[in-house]
Amino acid sequence: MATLQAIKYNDGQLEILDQLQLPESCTFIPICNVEDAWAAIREMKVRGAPAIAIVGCLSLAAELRKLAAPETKPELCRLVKEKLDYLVTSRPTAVNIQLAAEACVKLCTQLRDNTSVDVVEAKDDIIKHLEGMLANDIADNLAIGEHGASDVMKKNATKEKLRIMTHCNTGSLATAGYGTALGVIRSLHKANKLDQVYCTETRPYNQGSRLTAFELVYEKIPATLVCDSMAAAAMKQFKMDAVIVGADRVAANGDTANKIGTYQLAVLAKSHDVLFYVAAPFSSIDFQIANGQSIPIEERPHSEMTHTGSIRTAAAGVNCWNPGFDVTPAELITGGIITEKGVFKPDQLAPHQ
Ligand SMILES: CSC[C@@H](O)[C@@H](O)C(=O)COP(=O)(O)O
Repeated sequence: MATLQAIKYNDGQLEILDQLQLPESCTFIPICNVEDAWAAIREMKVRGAPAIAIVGCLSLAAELRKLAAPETKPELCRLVKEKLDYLVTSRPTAVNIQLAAEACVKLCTQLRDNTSVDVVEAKDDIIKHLEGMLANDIADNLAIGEHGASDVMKKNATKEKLRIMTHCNTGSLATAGYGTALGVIRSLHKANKLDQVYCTETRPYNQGSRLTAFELVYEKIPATLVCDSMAAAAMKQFKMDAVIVGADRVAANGDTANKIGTYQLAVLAKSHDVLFYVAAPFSSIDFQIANGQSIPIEERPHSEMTHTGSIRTAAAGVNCWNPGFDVTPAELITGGIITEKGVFKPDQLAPHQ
């Protein structure tokens, strides 16, 4: 499975593909510590909920490898927690980094309380745990791809080939590899069931035209780019079989925060009788939040709307509103939520956590 690779990690050396430079150039930059990771995440050199968590955690692993073990286990725990708390502040909406930090702090506490483990062994175990995220994410995405593709095929059993619409970027560049929603599309393509994927430009930051389109061309997956404002016309004209998107945070009831513009696609899918799916690992599901109203929505700089690169394209002086994400109500997720454990109706997630 050779897909694009956005995160390279070898023996404590972490490098990420600088996504701000795509599609013009493929440049890898080193991430040496959590400060580098925080800045790269905030500036969106790496983006996408799973990739944000993985780069954050690997930056801590890289830093811990270089560090002599503190004198005591409580000191080690304090240090790790402090660095994770800092990483979580990089971007507020994607929950994966928060859940990964909570799991790591839990492990630290267990190791601290285990009298048969000394501080050097505890440090090694924490590093091993953090480094394991890369392989785990790829395995989860392969499973999401398989579950999703077979569900979409089953629900469109009479169709020879399928037309799928997707939004933002959910592929290898947004994960450790293979992708979530784009992983499902990749699996449909492998099964020779994909007619065409329609990817939206994803204004204002253009993750669709810059990243998804780049990945689809790279992978030779048949694809057509549409502007966000063409979504309704495209659904009608091309008779879409499903819309499949990713998630930054799924609430316990299935309400899903994803890239701004996702909600309008769900509304359009409903009125065109098109199945609407969310594809996300369980590490994107926040069972502590009852519904989408409590999901924090990041506001991004206005320059992302008013400028294309360094060129101003909006009238100077105009007021702007630039939320990075919106929330799709669970009832609009008609196809289901595709996870590594299977495809579930939004209200059926909890028993599987
Ligand atoms: C598999 S990534 C899923 C989501 O994180 C993705 O759709 C998205 O909204 C990315 O937003 P971004 O602001 O580019 O980090």
